[in-house]
Amino acid sequence: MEEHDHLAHERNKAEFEVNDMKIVWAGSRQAFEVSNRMSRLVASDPVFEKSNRAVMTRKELFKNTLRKSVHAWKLINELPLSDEESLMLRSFMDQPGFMDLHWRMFVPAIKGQGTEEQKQKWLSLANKMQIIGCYAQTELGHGSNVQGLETTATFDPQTDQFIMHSPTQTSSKWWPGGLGKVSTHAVVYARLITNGKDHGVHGFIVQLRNLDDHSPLPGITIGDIGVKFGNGAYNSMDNGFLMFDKFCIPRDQMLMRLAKVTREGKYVPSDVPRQLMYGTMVSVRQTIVSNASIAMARAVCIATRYSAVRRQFGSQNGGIETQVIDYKTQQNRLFPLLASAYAFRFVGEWLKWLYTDVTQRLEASDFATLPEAHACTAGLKSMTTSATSDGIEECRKLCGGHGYLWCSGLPELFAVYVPACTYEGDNVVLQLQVARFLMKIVSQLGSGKAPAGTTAYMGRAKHLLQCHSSIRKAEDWLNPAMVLEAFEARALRMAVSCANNLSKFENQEQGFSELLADLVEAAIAHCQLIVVSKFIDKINGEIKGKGVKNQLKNLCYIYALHLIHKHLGDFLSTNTITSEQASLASQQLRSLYSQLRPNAIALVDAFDYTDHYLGSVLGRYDGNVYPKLFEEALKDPLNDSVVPDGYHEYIRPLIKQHLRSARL
Ligand SMILES: Cc1cc2nc3c(=O)[nH]c(=O)nc-3n(C[C@H](O)[C@H](O)[C@H](O)COP(=O)(O)OP(=O)(O)OC[C@H]3O[C@@H](n4cnc5c(N)ncnc54)[C@H](O)[C@@H]3O)c2cc1C
Repeated sequence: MEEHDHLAHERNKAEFEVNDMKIVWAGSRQAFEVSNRMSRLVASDPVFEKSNRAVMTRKELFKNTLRKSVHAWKLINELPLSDEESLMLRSFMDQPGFMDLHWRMFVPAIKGQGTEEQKQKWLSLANKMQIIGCYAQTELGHGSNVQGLETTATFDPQTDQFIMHSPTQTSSKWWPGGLGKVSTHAVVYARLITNGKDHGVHGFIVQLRNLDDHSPLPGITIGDIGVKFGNGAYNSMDNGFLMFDKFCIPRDQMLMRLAKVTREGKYVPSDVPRQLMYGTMVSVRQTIVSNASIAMARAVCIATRYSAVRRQFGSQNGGIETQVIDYKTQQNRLFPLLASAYAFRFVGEWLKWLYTDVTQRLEASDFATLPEAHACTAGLKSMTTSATSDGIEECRKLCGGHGYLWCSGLPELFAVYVPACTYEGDNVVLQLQVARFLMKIVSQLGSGKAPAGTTAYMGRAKHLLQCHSSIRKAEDWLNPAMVLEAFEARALRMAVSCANNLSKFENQEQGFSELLADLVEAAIAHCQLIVVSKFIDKINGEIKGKGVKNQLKNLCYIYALHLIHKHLGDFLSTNTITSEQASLASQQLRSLYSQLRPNAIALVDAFDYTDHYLGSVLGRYDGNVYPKLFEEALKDPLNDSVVPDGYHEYIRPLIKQHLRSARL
């Protein structure tokens, strides 16, 4: 039967070349080709089928994840695939599992904190997956406060070993992915104690399980922490607990790049600065920002396609009803999220560049830009993951009742995505780090030390604290310099206001505690400025492809003007703009929505997601939603029989109870 594209009329409306936009989205033609090839490879392989996840038990889900992961590993080796291709393959597999932690945390921790000998020994095993590793930092009692960790690693000079111990219940490791049932090894963070002295938290490579029969080694208690949020979803991952009972490891299993312990038990910090750790964090958080754009794009793709298929009201004389995407309320909720997906994509691209730059500087022992790079990646991780979690939930609501169905793909996407607000640093805790950094920069203004990188705008404090926006008409909001200045002035004024309020306290720490909420808002304003400015840089650069630049400009202004609309209180209370200028921004925003409307479907097609990856009946490429919703419903095990299990036991006696009481 011929496949019918129910969205063809929408695709025909596009005013730009979608294939060119696909390349801009992917970052380069080569990146597009790899991503396109890997997504199709996964989609065409029956082992990677995922539509059955909702009805699996936890044990089935877990075993199925093992099967998929090992199959992926086999493909990677047999085809063989490059590192870039392998990464893509695992990402399109779309199933959280032990491999994520092995490759994203265990291997980088050894690379970043291990000595050359340690890297040689452990990475050669890890790279071949002869050992499987996880990252065991968080404990039952402490996550954010790493300095509060309680696990101890006490050096015993007699045996030349560290004794790993969990002195309290709250010192049990709790949460590490892959730990519960799979990992053979872990990088464990514990307080290092030598000669009775506590040297703070350090990393250790610890074998957890016997490599022959997978049983936990004596002295180790280990297991899974239980079912997590959502059906299926992140429950494919074996987040685990771990306790040590005086478990011994050789001295050379402490990660010794930053500090070492000698045979005699002497603690020797190395020449390598501790800030090097920041380099690894910048790398991990940069990946999280890229993943935010991917998840946001996925939700938006589903909601946009379905909004074009769905019709409600508006029928005149029996004519066709209105597509819900044509309601301004739908556009006002949906299009800023579409713009955010692109905004996060480009800021993620820039972060990749930043990471390369930081790495090169570190190699040349230049640590000057590290604090700024660290603060900006922490802030962007926080801002983009919070916005994406909220965005996915908004997309679910944008799909009405059907969005709540598991087969819409949105409940599972939300459940898998939302812990990104917590792992790799709680989002509020991270914004407080940014705020601390901003307060330091503000305190140095006028000292001759020019702020650099993403805080360079603060160097123009004199102008930004006094300037008045010169917006006179709605079209002025399409002027990048005017938009940027509004964001810079708002961010700076909020930071300076916090600093002024802080200075009223005799005790700075007490002041900081009092002002936490304002400080977080100032940090968010700074991060939004970074995203807006990187989007503006993007549209100011060379962009190839028919009509592509124009679409990106519209998206950029939608992103910026919607933020102004949403945070109007900030802009008005800091006197950055007037209420008339705010109203001109809303006017311009409405006009931009109308310009975006005919291009909406093509703009989400540019993400190049396969139906397999989207995993959504509502977001199907062909828009053939209704028959497929029925097909999905009929697959549910409850529909295996017309009369359900339990009828004779419960339903029949219930509805026949009057017969019994009549007989009494
Ligand atoms: C799905 C998932 C996977 C994970 N994987 C791993 C893993 O592989 N390895 C690992 O080691 N860990 C892992 N974790 C743990 C994770 O890193 C921690 O949960 C995270 O760092 C947050 O710490 P916490 O749980 O202690 O939160 P808490 O710090 O207890 O947060 C509770 C609340 O307190 C607030 N708060 C805390 N401190 C402050 C402060 N100073 N000022 C203001 N507010 C504050 C927070 O904002 C939050 O609202 C995982 C967690 C999840 C959910």
